[in-house]
Amino acid sequence: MAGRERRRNESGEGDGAAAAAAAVSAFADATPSMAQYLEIKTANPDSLLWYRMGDFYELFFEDAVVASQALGIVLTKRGKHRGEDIPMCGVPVHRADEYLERLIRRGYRVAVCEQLEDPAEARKRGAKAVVRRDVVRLVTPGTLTEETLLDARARNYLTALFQAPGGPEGPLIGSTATVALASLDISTGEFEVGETRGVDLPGELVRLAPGEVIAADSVLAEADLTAWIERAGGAATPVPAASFDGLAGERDLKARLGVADLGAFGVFTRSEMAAIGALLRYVDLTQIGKKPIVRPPRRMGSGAALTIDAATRASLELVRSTSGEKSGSLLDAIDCTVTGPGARELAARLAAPLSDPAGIEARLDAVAFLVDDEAVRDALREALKGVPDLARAVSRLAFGRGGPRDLAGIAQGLDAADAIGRLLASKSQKIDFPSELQQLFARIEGQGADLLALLKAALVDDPPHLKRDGGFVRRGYRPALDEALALRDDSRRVMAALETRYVDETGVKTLKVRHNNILGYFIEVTQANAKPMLDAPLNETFRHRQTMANAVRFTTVELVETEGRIASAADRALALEQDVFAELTAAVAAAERMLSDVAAALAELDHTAALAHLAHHERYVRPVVDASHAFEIRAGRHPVVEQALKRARGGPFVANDCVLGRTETVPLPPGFDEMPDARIWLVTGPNMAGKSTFLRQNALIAVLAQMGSFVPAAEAHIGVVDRLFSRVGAADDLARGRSTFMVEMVETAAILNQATARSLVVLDEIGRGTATFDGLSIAWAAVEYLHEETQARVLFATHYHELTALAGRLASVANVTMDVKEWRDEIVFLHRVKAGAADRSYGIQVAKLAGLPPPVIERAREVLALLETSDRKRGSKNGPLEELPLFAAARPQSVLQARGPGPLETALDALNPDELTPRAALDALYRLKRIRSDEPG
Ligand SMILES: Nc1ncnc2c1ncn2[C@@H]1O[C@H](COP(=O)(O)OP(=O)(O)OP(=O)(O)O)[C@@H](O)[C@H]1O
Repeated sequence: MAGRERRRNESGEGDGAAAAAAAVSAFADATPSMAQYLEIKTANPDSLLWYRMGDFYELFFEDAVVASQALGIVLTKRGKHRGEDIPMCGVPVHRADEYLERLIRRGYRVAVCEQLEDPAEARKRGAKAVVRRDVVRLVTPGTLTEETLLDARARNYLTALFQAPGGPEGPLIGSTATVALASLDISTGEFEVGETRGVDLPGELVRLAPGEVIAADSVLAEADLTAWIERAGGAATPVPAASFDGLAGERDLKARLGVADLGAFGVFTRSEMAAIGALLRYVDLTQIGKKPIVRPPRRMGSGAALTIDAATRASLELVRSTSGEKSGSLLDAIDCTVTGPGARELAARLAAPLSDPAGIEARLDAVAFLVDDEAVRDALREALKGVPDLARAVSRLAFGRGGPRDLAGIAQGLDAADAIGRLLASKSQKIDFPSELQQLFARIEGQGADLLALLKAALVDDPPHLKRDGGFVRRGYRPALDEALALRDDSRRVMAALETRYVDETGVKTLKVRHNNILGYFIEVTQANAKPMLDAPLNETFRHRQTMANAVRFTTVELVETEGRIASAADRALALEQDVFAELTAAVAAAERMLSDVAAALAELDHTAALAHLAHHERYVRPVVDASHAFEIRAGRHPVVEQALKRARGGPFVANDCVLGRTETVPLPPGFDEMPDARIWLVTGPNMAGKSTFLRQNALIAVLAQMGSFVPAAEAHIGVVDRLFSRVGAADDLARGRSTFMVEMVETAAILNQATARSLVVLDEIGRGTATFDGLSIAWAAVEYLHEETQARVLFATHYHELTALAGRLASVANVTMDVKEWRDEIVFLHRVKAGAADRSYGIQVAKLAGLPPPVIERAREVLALLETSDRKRGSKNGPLEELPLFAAARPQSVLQARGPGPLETALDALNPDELTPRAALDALYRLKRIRSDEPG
């Protein structure tokens, strides 16, 4: 989340607290309503206080100044405090969500203060009594529930981060210290808990993408940590260290889940319990008494999933592209889900691919079944289309923020679940469903039939959003309500009859019975017709109420009585509707666990059917994922680039093989070239030839396979990957004070220290950010280390053609290159990977393609020719790297030589020290000094 503008402290320290303290001293001379405002503001120093006054939320003092700037609304004044104008701005209640969203996105917290009684109630206590008000909720980025404030297709986690005391000293990020993370999406009840190490924390944060992270002040003091939280898209909120209380966490969690023992949900460490404690406490604090739905927590963290660090996630553009958008990411390319919850499920699984082959196989079985059975797949997707977000509707109702439409949404969701259950039941006699699908069906089949019947009977077909005005209960559901409504409508008919009678009695044809909010019902005639009604005998019946410019208004005893009957019938009907709403909400609350489970199962079905749909339409195949060390992709494609080419109607995507480990049992499929089989492939080739695309597509195929998806290839066999690393020649990270080279080295170090023989490492032009020889030597040593020590599977793209010599020296290193064709001094990219090393870099041809001016291209050709000649002349006297200069890299000394000998060199060459007298030697020395001082620059 960009531009986080404030950090706030629940413990009440900082600017807010100081302002509030000043405000306290102001209580003494404040008016009663001002004193109420100041008291509430003092209790909420770090939030913008939205103070309900009638149809507006008003903001005062500094809050008004801040909000008016942030929202672009007018700043006005209202009254004075201590002789100074009070700044004020207001947000209309009916547009509250829209303004809330804008403030939350900019990193503010909002305390919503409501009127807790009717102003009429207050007046009973005396003319000057102030309406009772209090804060009913703190709105923070991690505790949102409203549809308008949430992205339907993304989770919104509140994450509590706890670092146990007594771990290693020093910064947390990058360390081996253990951190516990507890994450809850209060809009759905999704809950996950786990531990990770400081070194894996950035990757976990990016995976979780929390809306807000709470941690102790001392933990958030680490700038690197807050930077990572921000990069992951979250707001960092400090909370008191004391709220990380493991015992309280255990007690709270048991209470929320309604169990006496947590054993059924796994074993939680003390640190995890402490994180859970702080999390639940913060939810309490912000929701003020309202309890969220909490699903049984899932244990996540190191070991359960393929570990992908933050840099790799960014470099592979898994859920967001480099520009921060969803578009252009892998998620965008593969997301064919038809519901919001399905999309959230897909994003969560993509962010955390599995690492155990059995789990992956089970998921693949389910997808494969739906790939094969097009009829079931399409029927399933059709039934899911338009199913509302069950989980979020249940959660809103639990928080008392739901409306009739949420109830109807639950009915619609249960209806869809029932339809799907029946659809599959009709098939199940004939078909053996894979176990994962069977389990999903079992979770939805026949669930909630009673609740569904109740909701259908009670609700009208298209109920309104808000419960406030009624109109959502079906006629016939509650006889007492029907009676009240009949009475109300009947009285309206009586009112219409009254009007006709009064027209007859007065002879005024234009007489009307009207209604407004101030007068209620009244009789209206024009000025011209008013006279007889003001005189006897009509004035006996018609009592004057108001004279307007053109009209005169009257009332009658009968009118007042009828109005009373209408109002009380309407009030009674409304009260009865609210009762029905409360009953239905209670029925939903009683079925909460079942509904959450049905919602989760529907989301998983949507996700599975979407992957099958994708596989079918994009020609993906089922990968083999096992415990071997194989990595054999035949005719692999890049899922995102392929779609982009299709959209742009560009040429076809050229499929390529990648073999970093073959299993001898599988013969090479017919029609495929024999590619080198080596753990490390060094990929050379000109710029723009497709190296990066090739590297990334193989990493993406591994991610897709391990999340349980089919993959864009003709065949794929992957020995399960434990850690995935992908680095692209890094950009500067100036914001964090690191040069390109430093970033690269830190990241390379991370890979060399963490990769194992099960890992997949993709390195794209590492070492470019420094002097040629330094970079080359580091790249050389890194490849040797990966080969000898780590033994990971590696794709290494490089412009250091000297590195290709490693293929001859190390047993499991092979060279491949991107095929290009030269045609009339132009270069044609074939995008095909073939065995061997590049012989030329074609940089100048690529520069020409890019539109460099012709004189620059010409001059570059001359310089290149000189460089190449001089490099050949230099021979091989500089050790192993120089022995195999496949391509001359730009070296400063070569450039000097390329210019040809200058006057100084010529004069020096002409000297033969053995033939010089001391006097002649001294003269020669003076001459050389003179030539040197005549030289330009
Ligand atoms: N296999 C392919 N089939 C078709 N087009 C491709 C293929 N691979 C790459 N391309 C096209 O070529 C463009 C350049 O590819 P890529 O960025 O992978 O090249 P590169 O060799 O890594 O270049 P550089 O060294 O400059 O980063 C891509 O944007 C894509 O449009």
